[in-house]
Amino acid sequence: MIKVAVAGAAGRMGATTCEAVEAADDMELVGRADPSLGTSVADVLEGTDVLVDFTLPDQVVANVQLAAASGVHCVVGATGWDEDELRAAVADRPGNVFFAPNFAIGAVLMMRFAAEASKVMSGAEIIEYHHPKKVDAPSGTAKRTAALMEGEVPIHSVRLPGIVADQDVIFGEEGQSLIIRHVTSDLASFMPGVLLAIRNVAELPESPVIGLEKLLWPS
Ligand SMILES: NC(=O)C1=CN([C@@H]2O[C@H](COP(=O)(O)OP(=O)(O)OC[C@H]3O[C@@H](n4cnc5c(N)ncnc54)[C@H](OP(=O)(O)O)[C@@H]3O)[C@@H](O)[C@H]2O)C=CC1
Ligand SMILES: O=C(O)C1=N[C@H](C(=O)O)C[C@H](O)C1
Repeated sequence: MIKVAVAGAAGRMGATTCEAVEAADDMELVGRADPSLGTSVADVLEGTDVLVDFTLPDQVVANVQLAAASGVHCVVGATGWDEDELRAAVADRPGNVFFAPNFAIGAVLMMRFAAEASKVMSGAEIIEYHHPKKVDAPSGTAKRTAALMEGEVPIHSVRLPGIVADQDVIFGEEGQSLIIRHVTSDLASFMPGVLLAIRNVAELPESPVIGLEKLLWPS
């Protein structure tokens, strides 16, 4: 059994992750860290194999640094933090770190198709749409998509009620457009990817590893 603790356990993604871990036959939920539960990450590390972090941008690096230094592997889903800062914080630590800006298979495919299209189409822009409670902009998914594509790709962020998490990658050529759209309607879409990461984080070839595609299609 993989012993899993969740940071941000009372939040939208953290609570959904707790349910998914409890329903998995090969996992045991051993800790929930969240200010509203009166528990911190430090409180849940003992006896934990994997910490899943769905907290907030300004909390991630400290949480992961503490866990990885204690030999606890980390699956990070929270976005909006500085990658160089995180790399420095977890270098040579006994715990591995895996981060995916988006755990939904459709989003991973959207990024892959956009990267491919950017090799042959000249202009592209990204529009990402999220719920108004999202604190970071642009989204982690949009930043990752742009990083995987060729050329400079402007990103536009929309925050409106009624939206979960959508993204359009729009390519323009003379007389034609190509729109690659991913639509999220339920947080359940992220859970197969989160569970895959929990099952694989202890065996990563290096740390940190970024992107669910590295687990789906290892090279
Ligand atoms: N990678 C992916 O596939 C996805 C990533 N995300 C990302 O996940 C993150 C969380 O999103 P969401 O669930 O909507 O946000 P929420 O605001 O609903 O949840 C965040 C939770 O973390 C808690 N928290 C804050 N600081 C700490 C800490 N130091 N230790 C433990 N818990 C803490 C918050 O408590 P309090 O409110 O009291 O501060 C809150 O309960 C965001 O960065 C979002 O972008 C979201 C969806 C998918
Ligand atoms: O905050 C969210 O909701 C989401 N955050 C991630 C991101 O920043 O890309 C993943 C998904 O878009 C949902």
